[in-house]
Amino acid sequence: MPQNLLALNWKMNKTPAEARAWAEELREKLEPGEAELAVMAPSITLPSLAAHLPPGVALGAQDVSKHESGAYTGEISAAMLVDVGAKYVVVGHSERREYHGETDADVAAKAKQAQANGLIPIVCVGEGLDVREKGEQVAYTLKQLEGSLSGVGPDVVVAYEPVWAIGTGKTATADDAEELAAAIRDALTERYGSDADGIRILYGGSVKADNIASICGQPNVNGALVGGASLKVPDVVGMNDALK
Ligand SMILES: O=C[C@H](O)COP(=O)(O)O
Repeated sequence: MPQNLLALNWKMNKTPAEARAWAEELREKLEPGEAELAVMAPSITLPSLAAHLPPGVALGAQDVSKHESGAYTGEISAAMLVDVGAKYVVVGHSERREYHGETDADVAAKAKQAQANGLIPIVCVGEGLDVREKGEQVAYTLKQLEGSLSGVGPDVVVAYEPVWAIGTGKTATADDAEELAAAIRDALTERYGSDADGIRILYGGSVKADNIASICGQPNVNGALVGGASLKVPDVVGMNDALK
């Protein structure tokens, strides 16, 4: 069973100074847990975090360019992220898909670019409310996964995030999370063979200290991608402790 990954996605929150203060507070309050902890922070905060995070807490970004380098104004390359110490990068978050028109092909290109530079992509998939209400969540999510992993190797994390549960306070039940995680595991096994056993499948959507243990206790769920509850250190400490 892979080690749980507690991936904290700050989204567009915290200046570099605020990021440093958060890292220093985490250093004071975090006690060793059993999950791997990683912070997916705005790229501009990464150098400050790299200098101040507690030892063992990994660094990640929230997006990466699908291009290697060159005339792509505003883009940040995988090599740049590696240079400031990132280990992970989120690709295909539903907010990127919805507000920036990212397609499965874009997501796969970003994941490949990440892997080519030694970053581990956290590939996000998940259905909207309309799909869930029709009971088509498994077929929809697996199709999205297939496109998003096209040409991508097994050194990857998959995050299942039902869009209707993101930032809404509506958490999928542990059974809902497991239904999709098990289907994703089967699809990964079909794609990668036994390498799929070590791939972490995260659940994301209104995760907090009081529900993380039951969700991550499911057989195919190996951690969480957390938005709102990642912003305050006591909430992070609570989630980390709940996974002990
Ligand atoms: O990346 C994180 C997810 O979008 C979940 O966000 P949330 O924990 O605020 O619902």
